[in-house]
Amino acid sequence: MFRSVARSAAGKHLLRRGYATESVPDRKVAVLGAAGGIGQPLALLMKLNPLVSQLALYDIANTPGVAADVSHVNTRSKVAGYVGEDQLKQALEGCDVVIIPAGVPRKPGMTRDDLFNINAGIVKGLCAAIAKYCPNALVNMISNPVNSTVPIAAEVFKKAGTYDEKKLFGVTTLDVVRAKTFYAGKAKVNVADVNVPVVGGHAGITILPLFSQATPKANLPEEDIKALTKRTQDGGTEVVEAKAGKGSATLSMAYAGAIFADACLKGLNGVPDVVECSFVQSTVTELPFFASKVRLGKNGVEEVMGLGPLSDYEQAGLESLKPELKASIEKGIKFANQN
Ligand SMILES: NC(=O)c1ccc[n+]([C@@H]2O[C@H](COP(=O)([O-])OP(=O)(O)OC[C@H]3O[C@@H](n4cnc5c(N)ncnc54)[C@H](O)[C@@H]3O)[C@@H](O)[C@H]2O)c1
Ligand SMILES: O=C(O)C[C@H](O)C(=O)O
Repeated sequence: MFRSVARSAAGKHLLRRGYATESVPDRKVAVLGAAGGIGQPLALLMKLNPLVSQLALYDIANTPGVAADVSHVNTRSKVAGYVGEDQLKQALEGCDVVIIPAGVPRKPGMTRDDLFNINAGIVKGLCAAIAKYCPNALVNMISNPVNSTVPIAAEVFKKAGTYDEKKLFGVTTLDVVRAKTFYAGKAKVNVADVNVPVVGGHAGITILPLFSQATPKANLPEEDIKALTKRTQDGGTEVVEAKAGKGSATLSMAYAGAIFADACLKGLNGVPDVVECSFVQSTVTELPFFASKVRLGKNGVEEVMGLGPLSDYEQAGLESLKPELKASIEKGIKFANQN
């Protein structure tokens, strides 16, 4: 629903930020897992986004406090906290974007797949509610293992008759954030100018940064490219080990999640040329889901973009990641259809 905000205080704020011309649509965003390590900073960052008019913060505990806290930030959106399954309906109704960081994080020595037995059930339950209460929302899946939780979500939506492949996104933006940071440090270029696509999935060797396509060009030696690739693939583990049992990436993930949600909102609002990497249903490879650049628009995915030219090293990485990614996708599909 459009309403002119240009003349209101909010509109003046938006105009100053270059977001609004005449009017911006009302947009409701929900964060499911909003009281968590990612959820709380993500809630704050979404509160700061002037494209958001309503912010629903949902969790199974502690959300009233988080919502009260975030609601005092002097920006456009109206914040409401919801706690427990019987409030999911209110949290989800009318949502344009639903961000899901609900679920447990890794501890040292664990793989993301080790989270499957707990998080698969959480994701399945939340997606059933999304299908019921906001079937047309864009879903931003953060919960691990993303390589399996996105296929689970797809199967849940298919069973409900609401699946739209253009509206389901695995959030792999943190891999892109890491690739940019690591590349800029090695290449000694301004990190704000760096672009690096990261394709495949979101676990270990399924994470494939395409440094041959990085800009600004730096002509790094092969050993640097290999080291940057491995560091990007191990970025999550680097944080898990540094946190020594206190969890995994939360602050950088909240930042990455807010970037991707903002891209979804801009796409919905018709902003042109919004392109981000995301794990989506895809025909880029023979696998049913794959992360690559996608162009976002008024109905979610407008175009799933190809991989572009790959170096021999990247081509080899692509082939070596496929068996693991295929197995993770199939594990999610099997779970969704067995339980
Ligand atoms: N995609 C990525 O790049 C990426 C990056 C970092 C973390 N993660 C994943 O994000 C997830 C959350 O990580 P975290 O550090 O915020 O964990 P956390 O334990 O700090 O927070 C998780 C939150 O989920 C809530 N929750 C549990 N069950 C729920 C349910 N049924 N409905 C709603 N909320 C529920 C918990 O109450 C908690 O507040 C983990 O699975 C982690 O692996 C993904
Ligand atoms: O590594 C993790 O378990 C969390 C997340 O997937 C990350 O990449 O930081």
